[in-house]
This record gives sequence, C-alpha cells and structure tokens, in this order.
Amino acid sequence: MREARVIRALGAMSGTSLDGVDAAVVETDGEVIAAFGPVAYRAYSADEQAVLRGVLGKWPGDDGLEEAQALVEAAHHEVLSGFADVDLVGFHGQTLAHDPEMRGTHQLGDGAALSERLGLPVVWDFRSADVRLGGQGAPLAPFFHFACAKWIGASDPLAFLNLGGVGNLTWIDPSHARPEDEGALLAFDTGPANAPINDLVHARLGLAYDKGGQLAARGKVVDGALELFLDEPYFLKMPPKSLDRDAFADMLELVRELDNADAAATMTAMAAAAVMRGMEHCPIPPARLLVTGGGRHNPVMMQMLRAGLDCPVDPVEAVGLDGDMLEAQAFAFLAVRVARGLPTSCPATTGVRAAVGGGILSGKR
Ligand SMILES: Nc1ncnc2c1ncn2[C@@H]1O[C@H](COP(=O)(O)OP(=O)(O)OP(=O)(O)O)[C@@H](O)[C@H]1O
Ligand SMILES: CC(=O)N[C@H]1[C@@H]2OC[C@@H](O2)[C@@H](O)[C@@H]1O[C@H](C)C(=O)O
Repeated sequence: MREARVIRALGAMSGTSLDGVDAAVVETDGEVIAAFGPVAYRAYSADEQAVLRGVLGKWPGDDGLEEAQALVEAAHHEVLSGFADVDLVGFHGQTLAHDPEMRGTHQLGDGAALSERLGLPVVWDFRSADVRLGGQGAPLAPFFHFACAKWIGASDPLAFLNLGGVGNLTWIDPSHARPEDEGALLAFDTGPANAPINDLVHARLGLAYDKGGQLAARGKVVDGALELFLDEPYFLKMPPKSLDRDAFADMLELVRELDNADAAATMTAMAAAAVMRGMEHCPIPPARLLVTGGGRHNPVMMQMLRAGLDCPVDPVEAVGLDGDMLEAQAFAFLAVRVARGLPTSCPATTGVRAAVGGGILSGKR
C-alpha cells in the first residue's frame, strides 16, 4: 500500500529541441520519490516541428498561435491519455519565448483545456509566478534533482547537468533536509548546448542533429572561435541565470567560415566549455557530474567534458535514473509539490526573492 500522501503523478515535457513530448509517471508526496512508473514518448512530425519553429519567439496574445497551440494540446492529449491510474498531471507546455527581465516567459498550451479533455487535474504554467517575484523562472528541475540525489543515497555534494537544447546545471549538497534550505542548491543555465549544433547541421546538411557526434569527431576545434564565444558576458554573470533557446543564435556566425566538421567540433566544444565555466561557480567541487538530456548520447561532447573536468562525468543511467525522461519526471514531481503548496524554486535556483510554488492547478482532485 502507498503511503497516505504519495500519489501517482504524470509529467509531460516538450523541450527546446522541439523533437516531441516526453511523459513519465512518478509516485511521490512531492518530497520523496517513492517509485518511478511507466514512460512514453510522442514525436512531433516534421510538419508539426515546422509549425512550432514558425512560432518561436511569440508571446501570449500574438497573432498566429492557434494552430501551434492546438497541435501542442492534441499531442499531449494523445500521449497522456494512454496512461492509467493517474492522480495528477504536470504539464510544462512548449517554451516559445523566455525573457524574464523584460517580457516574462511563455509556455504554449492551456492546462485548463487539457484538464477538461483528460478528465484529470492538471498543474501548468510552472514558471510565471517565479518570474513575477523577480526570478528567472528557470531552471525548475533542481528541486527534483535534489530528490533524485536523496533517492540515489548521495552524501557528498554532486551536480546534475542537463544537456538539452540549452544546458543547465544543478549543484546539490544532499546533507540538507529540504531543497529550499540555504546552501542546499545552486542552479543555472550553463549556456547553449545542442540547439546551435542542431541549427548548424540543419542549415548546412538538412540533418536534425549530429548523431553520435559523428561530424564533430571528424573535425578539429578552432580555438579562436571558441575564445570569442567565451568572451560573452553571460559566462561572467553570477548565477542564478537562465537563457532563451536562441540567446546565442549568432554563434553560427563564429563558425561560418569553417567546414562542416570543424564547425560541428567547435560548436560541440563551445557547449562543453560553457559547462566547464559553469562548474567554476559550484560552492564546493562536486564529487561527480551526472549528465541527463540528449547531449549525453554525444560521445564527443562527453569526452570533452571528461577531459576538461576534475570529477567523474557519467550519464544518469550510472545511478539508475532515466536521462531521456528526467525532465518529464521533474514536472510530475513538481506538480505534486504545487498541489501540496510546497515551493518549486528558491533564491538559489532562480534568483526569486523567496521560495515560491509556481503553477496553476486546474480541475478537481
Ligand atoms: N545519439 C545522439 N547523438 C548526438 N546528439 C544527440 C543524440 N540524441 C540526442 N541528441 C541531442 O539531444 C537533443 C535532444 O535533447 P533533449 O531531448 O534533452 O532536449 P530538450 O529536452 O528538447 O531540450 P531542453 O532540455 O533544452 O528543453 C537532440 O536535439 C540532439 O541534439
Ligand atoms: C524557459 C525554459 O523552458 N527553459 C528550459 C530550457 O531547457 C533547458 C534549460 O533551458 C532550462 O532552464 C529549462 O528547462 C528545464 C527543464 C528546467 O526548467 O529545469
């Protein structure tokens, strides 16, 4: 029998690389992970991806969002309705724009409409409350990473790195009782990760991504371009800090003159170097770096990280976690926290003024 407050939450995430919707069940009370449940994935078709690419950068109220919104909600309904025995859904939505200092943050998809269609309570709009209170609204996975650190029984400080379209790092001191305790966490976006590599190989070769880092493996890193990239003021900024998917879109200019292999190698090195810069912000060097997100499948990127860092660098599978589903699981976990009135971010993770529980709960529990 499950403990009284443990419920079965289903999280859904469609990330900045626009590949599709990940969905995963977590049994939790929002503090401790009791068990991981089934997972599913629903890819966006090439046509759907084109529609989503066409609305990147748009804000609520802008024209031309209807088709994209309908497809995001339909894709989520399709994958989420395949799960049984779900108590609560956490729906992240599709980030289209992120500018916390000026305009806020925009995740496409109406959680209230999804709740009605699914006949289930849905927590959504996880980021806006944090932004309203002066936070970055991202990253939000750190409170879940903290629970994962407890789940694996970690005792020394460690770090999680998500290599998605954008990279984000969570440093954790697992000796603390709660993630919002001072000194328990530090989190921030490290810099661009896969998004610019995808954009490069898409523009030049019509490929979705550099599979297995095959192109980068054939090229050499051009130091001049790498140094220019590292001159970006973002890397000197103290965390917490976050990025829009396309904040570094002009990186393509830095490799414009290079051949395909050298450009891919140099961009892969840029993503790794951004992580290395980020690691310098850790209060205590972590005992290990656990890597999640699609970039862990890129051996060139992983090798560059291993060569540049003093600690072991492993995919999260090394500790029994699922690196393809960790973000979907995070939004399942965070949904339970929202439903229980627990915080989902704090000054050390997003720069918000005080710990806050972000998210709207639609539908009855
Ligand atoms: N086998 C592979 N070889 C190289 N790169 C890969 C491989 N598999 C995935 N990737 C990269 O990982 C990306 C997908 O990563 P992921 O699903 O973590 O991103 P996301 O969740 O959309 O992004 P974010 O975390 O920024 O929201 C792909 O677009 C690709 O660039
Ligand atoms: C605004 C937004 O959607 N940001 C994403 C993006 O993708 C990676 C990085 O940038 C991270 O900050 C965040 O996602 C993860 C899930 C997070 O909030 O922890």
